[in-house]
Amino acid sequence: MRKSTNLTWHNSTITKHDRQSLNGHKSCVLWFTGLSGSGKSTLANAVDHALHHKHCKSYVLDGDNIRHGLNKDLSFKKEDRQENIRRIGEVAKLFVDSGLIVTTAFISPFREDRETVRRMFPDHEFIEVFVDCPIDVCEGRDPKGLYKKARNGEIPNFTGISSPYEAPARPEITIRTDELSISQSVDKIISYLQTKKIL
Ligand SMILES: Nc1ncnc2c1ncn2[C@@H]1O[C@H](COP(=O)(O)OS(=O)(=O)O)[C@@H](OP(=O)(O)O)[C@H]1O
Ligand SMILES: Nc1ncnc2c1ncn2[C@@H]1O[C@H](COP(=O)(O)OP(=O)(O)O)[C@@H](O)[C@H]1O
Repeated sequence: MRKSTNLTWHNSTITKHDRQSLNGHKSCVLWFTGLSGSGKSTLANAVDHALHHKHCKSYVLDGDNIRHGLNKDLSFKKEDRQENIRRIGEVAKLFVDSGLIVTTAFISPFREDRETVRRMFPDHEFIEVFVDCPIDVCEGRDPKGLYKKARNGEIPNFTGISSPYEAPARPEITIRTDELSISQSVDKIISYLQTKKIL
């Protein structure tokens, strides 16, 4: 819902295409989604690292970091997660417009919210990456001790325990992080970008 009126859109004289030409690659968002501990941040950063080494312009948007600043006013109730994802979608869109390959690491548990973000982008610029990992493996990893706290009732609305996670129906890429190593996963994602002629 837009609350402001009397607004006029100004087009930039330098287009997204101009910026992509300068960079020597196309821009897009790799939208990683999955349970806490599934490996979103690890893979988003590893892909960013691999792209940087290929002299590509890239940037990571990570859930924990964004919730320290831009989205510090949001909780984990459903409406706030929806607003969290909407804002990240808008930020990602700006970054893609600036010519970057953006990797985002948000649980983004609701299918409808991810589809809303997908609709913000032209075809092929939104690449959904399902970081698929059984919850018992995520819980076994528990890198931040959050599952333990959630099981003890110390964290309400914890995804996978007391709040739902809706797996993607048709993600562009699925990564089973309990089966592939981090480097195999990065290779799979970079190959996808090459096949789609983004790189
Ligand atoms: N209740 C609850 N449920 C899930 N996660 C929680 C919760 N409270 C705090 N955290 C921490 O916040 C990180 C998830 O933030 P996101 O912005 O990615 O969540 S969401 O997309 O809005 O659902 C998540 O990061 P990851 O573990 O990297 O996924 C947690 O560190
Ligand atoms: N194949 C793998 N892919 C990604 N992470 C893995 C893998 N195997 C083990 N891990 C570990 O699992 C943890 C995932 O944590 P993190 O990336 O923070 O997940 P998320 O961002 O989804 O919460 C890290 O400690 C990482 O080293």
